[in-house]
Amino acid sequence: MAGVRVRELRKEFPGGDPPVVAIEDISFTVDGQEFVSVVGPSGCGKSTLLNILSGIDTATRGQVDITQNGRPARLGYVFQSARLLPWRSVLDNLLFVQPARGPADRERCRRYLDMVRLGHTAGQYPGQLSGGMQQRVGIARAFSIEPDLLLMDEPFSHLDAITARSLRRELHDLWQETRKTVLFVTHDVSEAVELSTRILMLAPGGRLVADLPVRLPFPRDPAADEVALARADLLRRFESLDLLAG
Ligand SMILES: Nc1ncnc2c1ncn2[C@@H]1O[C@H](COP(=O)(O)OP(=O)(O)OP(=O)(O)O)[C@@H](O)[C@H]1O
Repeated sequence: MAGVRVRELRKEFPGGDPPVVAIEDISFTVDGQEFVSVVGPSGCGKSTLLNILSGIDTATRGQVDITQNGRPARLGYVFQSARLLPWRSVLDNLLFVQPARGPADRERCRRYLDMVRLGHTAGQYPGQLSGGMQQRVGIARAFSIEPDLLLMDEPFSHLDAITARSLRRELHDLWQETRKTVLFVTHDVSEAVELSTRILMLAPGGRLVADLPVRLPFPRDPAADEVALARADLLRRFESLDLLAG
């Protein structure tokens, strides 16, 4: 379980006059086995926030600490597309990201492929798999390094609704089983309500405008009344942000 501490984080992109403020002085803390979704309208800084947390980008100012029992945490990352190496087999794509590649690593990679129901594709190449299957390989790859914190940036946004739904269930099961800390960026309010223990809402200009616990039992049926109510409440807030965006 990782601890994430973000203090007065700010990100400006220079070049414009004035510069674009992508993240405006936001602070939050995530502890333990939380599944935290970051939602907000397009351009409100969700990906920028994740890029700073993952170290892909640097902040203009502020502080980020991601630790695991006092040491730097190990991070896993899932992108909008799987970004697999096409010349390596499915199993080799997982093995490739392991610090060591011994028999125990091979065994663990196979186990995570099985968990996303793709054990039978171990020897195939990414080009032989559908987009949804490739994304499942990407998710298995991220879990296979057994990260303390998993950063996910709209991992299902390029998939059809049916595939996305079944992958959400798989992700939820994996999270319940492994109890990793997850930070999950999405613009899909239903997805956030279905998966999260907590929702951070960003507004245009990169402001953190709400930090909402979701206290509904799992599994959450999207059609259940209480889930629909939570979704409607979030959607109302979300729409008011869209209006602010003009
Ligand atoms: N490299 C960059 N240079 C200049 N501006 C940038 C850069 N990257 C992002 N921005 C700007 O920062 C703001 C936040 O962008 P970001 O991609 O983080 O938003 P987002 O919430 O992830 O959007 P979406 O949901 O559409 O993916 C936007 O105004 C964007 O134009």
